[in-house]
Amino acid sequence: MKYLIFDTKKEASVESYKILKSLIDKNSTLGLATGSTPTDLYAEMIADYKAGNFSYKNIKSYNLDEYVGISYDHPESYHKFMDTNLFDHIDINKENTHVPDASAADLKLAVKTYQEELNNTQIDVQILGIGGNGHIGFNEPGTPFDAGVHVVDLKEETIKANSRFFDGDINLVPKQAMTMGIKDIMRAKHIILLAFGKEKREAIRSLVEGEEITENIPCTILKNHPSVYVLVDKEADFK
Ligand SMILES: N[C@@H]1[C@@H](O)[C@H](O)[C@@H](COP(=O)(O)O)O[C@@H]1O
Repeated sequence: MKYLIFDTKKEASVESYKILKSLIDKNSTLGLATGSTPTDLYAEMIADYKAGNFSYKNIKSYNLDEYVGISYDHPESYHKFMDTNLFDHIDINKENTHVPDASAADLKLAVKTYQEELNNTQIDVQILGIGGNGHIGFNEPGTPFDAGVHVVDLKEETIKANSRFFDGDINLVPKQAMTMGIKDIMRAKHIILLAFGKEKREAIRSLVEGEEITENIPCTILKNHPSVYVLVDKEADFK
């Protein structure tokens, strides 16, 4: 695991884009994340595309997760997030982008379909943020490491943490989500995990410094992955 510390989110994001670019080519498959963490990385991707240095024409993408129970037009849905923060600004073919279909009438079928799609692909680089409780994607503490795509009841602390996107009102935060499983994340060839702010410090400590690999802190499984880059700002650094 490579652990890199930067003064700011911006500097870490610039470096994360350099790493990403060194790991992919124009035909790669990306695993993408949402939340406040990857926004500056996406801004770097957009800027480099606009400068004519990279094309997404043949790139495929698979997103980690999506809320259950809000429409894809909702500004905080992960479908909308991806359009607003990345897809609408690059030349990716929307048909090559995949975000879990968590509003499907038949959610069971949607889970099965996404699992099949993931099983039939190889993600080259998976971008990850991290929850304060160590969740990756929406794999909350206690999720079995061998879980695949599933629907999850969000933990109280996650609903609280994510209420910042819903006018600070926990009643507006969806209570469930559909997420890739830990097993799916671990299949990626390379992983770039970003973490900013002191709320992430303990999770980063468990990942980088702690010895224990435990389902109670989902991110600790990444210790077993052969190619992980962890980039943090100084607030998320535990030293
Ligand atoms: N499901 C997402 C995760 O994929 C994300 O990594 C994490 C951190 O969010 P943020 O980047 O906004 O701090 O929590 C959310 O609940």
